[in-house]
This record gives sequence, structure tokens and C-alpha cells, in this order.
Amino acid sequence: MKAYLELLQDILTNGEKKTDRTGTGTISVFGRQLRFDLAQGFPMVTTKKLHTKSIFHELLWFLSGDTNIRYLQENGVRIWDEWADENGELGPVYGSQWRAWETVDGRSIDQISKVIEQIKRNPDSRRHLVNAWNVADVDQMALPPCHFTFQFYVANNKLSCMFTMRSIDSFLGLPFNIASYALLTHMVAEQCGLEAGELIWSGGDTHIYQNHLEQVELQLTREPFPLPQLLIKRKPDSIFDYKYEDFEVVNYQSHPTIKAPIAV
Ligand SMILES: Nc1nc(=O)c2c([nH]1)NC[C@@H]1CN(c3ccc(C(=O)N[C@@H](CCC(=O)O)C(=O)O)cc3)CN21
Ligand SMILES: O=c1ccn([C@H]2C[C@H](O)[C@@H](COP(=O)(O)O)O2)c(=O)[nH]1
Repeated sequence: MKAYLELLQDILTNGEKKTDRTGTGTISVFGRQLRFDLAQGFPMVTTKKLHTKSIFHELLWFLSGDTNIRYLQENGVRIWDEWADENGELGPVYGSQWRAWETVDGRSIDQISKVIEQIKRNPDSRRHLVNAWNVADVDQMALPPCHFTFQFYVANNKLSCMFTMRSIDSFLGLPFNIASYALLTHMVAEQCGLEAGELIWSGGDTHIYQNHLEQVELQLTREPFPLPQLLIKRKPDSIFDYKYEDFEVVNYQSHPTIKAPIAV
């Protein structure tokens, strides 16, 4: 995860001070890319301890099409609490757009099933895309999608994924997002009979919140450990049948947690 630490240093060195919606203030750069070869290990930050449980449950929750935080809370995951209404609803966020994009003529499109079918049937297609930025729905969402699109690519029997984010909380959000899309790529690869290739992150407004600066400085004093590996213990019939217990991250050696306030 040297590339991630270099990104943090890049923001510290080149970032411009900006105000932001949450009133916290950031330093920010615009337009960056990171690449991870998934054969080299599972890309989890090792210079602080990451809560894998939150990351894995959140992805399973997206894939189930759910947009209510009940499932997360039942599994001890609190990362979406601040954005939900009194009924736990977030509006038509990721899960809804991924699994049930509503069309003007009243149909519902399951983008995840579709993209997996396409990868199997026509791996060389250049249209393996999933989109969460539904222009008609954005105003009803508790938070407009930050990771708003992703694309798959097949070559040499390997599946690569590029995901794009418009806005990046580089200290708290990005480590979660990288691990989450790495997991998704491994799952889709397994379902399609492919190996996991590269994971590419593309970022727009890539920022560090002003109240994360000390935490970032501390993290940059730490030496990364070798990457852990992801173990998927079985191959279910479909991408929607994975359970939390099917995954294990082995050999995750990390420095201690670094606490930081989340900007709401
Ligand atoms: N400002 C902000 N940053 C984000 O990364 C973010 C949002 N808002 N809003 C929506 C989701 C929620 N996400 C979150 C929310 C909280 C943590 C967080 O507090 N992480 C802690 C540990 C939390 C846990 O117990 O899992 C961390 O130390 O990584 C991470 C991602 C990512 N997104
Ligand atoms: O998966 C996520 C979700 C959110 N974020 C961050 C990026 C920003 O810091 C905030 C969103 O605020 P906006 O004003 O809507 O840009 O949440 C993230 O990094 N990863």
C-alpha cells in the first residue's frame, strides 16, 4: 500500500485549502489514480488497523439491493448511521441503483446480474459498466454516490476493475473503498471463472479533512507490512449468495487503529 501513502503525501504537499459542504475544511488535489495488482495480495492499508467487518458487510448489503441501514446495524456496522432518516432509510443509494435502476417506462434493471452475464458471454466487450449516478434520483439520496461508476476488463483470463470516485475522504473513506472494490473484483472473477487482475482507483476531488491532518502525519511515520491475502471459502451459485462467513482475510498484520472524526 505504498501507493496509498504516497497519495496522502501528495495531498499534503500539493493540496489546496478548500471549504466543503460539511464545514470541516479540507486540503485537496484533483484527478489522481492508484493501481493494485490483486495477485500481489489483498489491498488493505496496514499502517492502521482496518475494520474488515464493516467493509465486507457493507458490500454484501450493496449487492443485496438494500438501502436501509437495519442489516448493517444488526451486524454491528455503524458507518452509515449519520446519514439515515428515522426509519433507517438512505433513499435510492448504491444498492438500489446497482440492482434495481428504474427506467422511465417502468422497468427495473439489475446492473450487477447484467454485467456478470456480459462478462461471461462477451468478455472482450468494452461496455462492462455499472453506474450509480442516476441523475433523476440524486436529489432523493441521503448522499449522492461518491464511487459512482465501475468498469470491468478481461484479458489473459484475468478480470480487472476500475472504479471512479468524484469525492474522496482519503483518510477514512478511501481505505474502505479500495478494500471493498478489491473484494467485489475477487467475487465477480470467481463467478466468471477468471483470476483477479488489477484494481484501479480513479479520483476527482481527493482530499484530507483538516481534522485528519495529525492522523495522516502519524500514519506516514509507519512502515507498511506485507499485504494480507483474501480467502474465499466456497463458490456459491450466484454473486448474491455469498455470506460474510465465506470470506477470510489471512495474514493481516497492521499497526494499531488511528481514530478520526467523520465529517457529516
Ligand atoms: N466524510 C465521509 N467520509 C466517508 O468516507 C463516508 C461518508 N462521509 N459518508 C458515507 C460513507 C460512510 N463511510 C464511512 C463512514 C465511517 C468510517 C469510519 O468511521 N471508519 C473508522 C472505523 C469505523 C468502523 O468501526 O468500522 C476507521 O477508523 O476506519 C468509514 C467510512 C464512507 N463514507
Ligand atoms: O464511499 C465513500 C463515501 C463518501 N466518501 C466521502 C467523500 C466526501 O468526503 C464525503 C461526501 O461529501 P460530498 O460533499 O458529497 O462530496 O464522503 C468517501 O470517501 N467514500
